Amino acid sequence: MAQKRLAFVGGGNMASSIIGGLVNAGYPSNHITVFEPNADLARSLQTQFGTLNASSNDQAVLGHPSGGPADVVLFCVKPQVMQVVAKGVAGAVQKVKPLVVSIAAGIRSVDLERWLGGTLAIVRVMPNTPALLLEGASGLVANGAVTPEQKEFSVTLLKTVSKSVEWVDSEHMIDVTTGLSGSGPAYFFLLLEVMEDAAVKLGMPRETARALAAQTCIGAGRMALEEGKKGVDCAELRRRVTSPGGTTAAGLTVLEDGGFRTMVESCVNAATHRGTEMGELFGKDT
Ligand SMILES: O=C(O)[C@@H]1CCC=N1
Repeated sequence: MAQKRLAFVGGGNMASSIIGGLVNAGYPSNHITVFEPNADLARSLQTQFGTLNASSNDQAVLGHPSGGPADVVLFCVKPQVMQVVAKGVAGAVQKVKPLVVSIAAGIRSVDLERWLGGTLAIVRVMPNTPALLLEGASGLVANGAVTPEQKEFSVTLLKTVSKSVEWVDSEHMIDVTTGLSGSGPAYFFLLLEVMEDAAVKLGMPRETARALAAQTCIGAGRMALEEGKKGVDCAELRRRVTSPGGTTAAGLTVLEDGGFRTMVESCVNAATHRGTEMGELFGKDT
């Protein structure tokens, strides 16, 4: 991977997953500078990964004393604070003109670009928390200023923590990605929680239930991916498990009759819609 200098604005969960993924993939930690206001978090990143701690966002972008100016600035802050943070570091960013990568849900590239003080190459990314285990799924979209080389670098960077990295063709599709895979782990956790509880009520020890249910989720996901490459869709995979008059059919009838499809569709719609709404809400200049 090209060894660009990376500045992380924010060193929370997602930033530390990405940093961990990069360093484990052999990325030089002295090319990674982080500004994280929480001193404990910042120290723990430095101890764990050997990254450089900056004393401000400006310093992360302009260059840590033992580094140089950033080629890529990754905004890993909550959407609520993006405006204040971006405006605060705009001067430094305009001096350096790096590739800007943002993982904030909802925040539009045009708003970020305006807060950062003018035209910039911006890639919006929606990763998800399984990136912590290098099992993430990430969607990304680039604005018109992003070069093919910067696009390639963005994919390489995300691949260190994501098994699926998918370009989407509009910012609306990043909101859809948020509703699907950004928030998606929580949907599966809820499903697993309920499946596990049901088995426990039927007398199974919790650890056994957890192990069986979670591996079923992983196995089904892998089958969906691998069979999908051969053109087999999820409906067909479901039919292959479902013997006529058998146990699966009995279970699925309850889900179908209970409105499972409508409910899950409404869930993805609501999360997507909230992403768009957050973009409108937090995108207004204050
Ligand atoms: O819930 C949220 O707003 C964020 C975005 C995707 C996952 N978590």
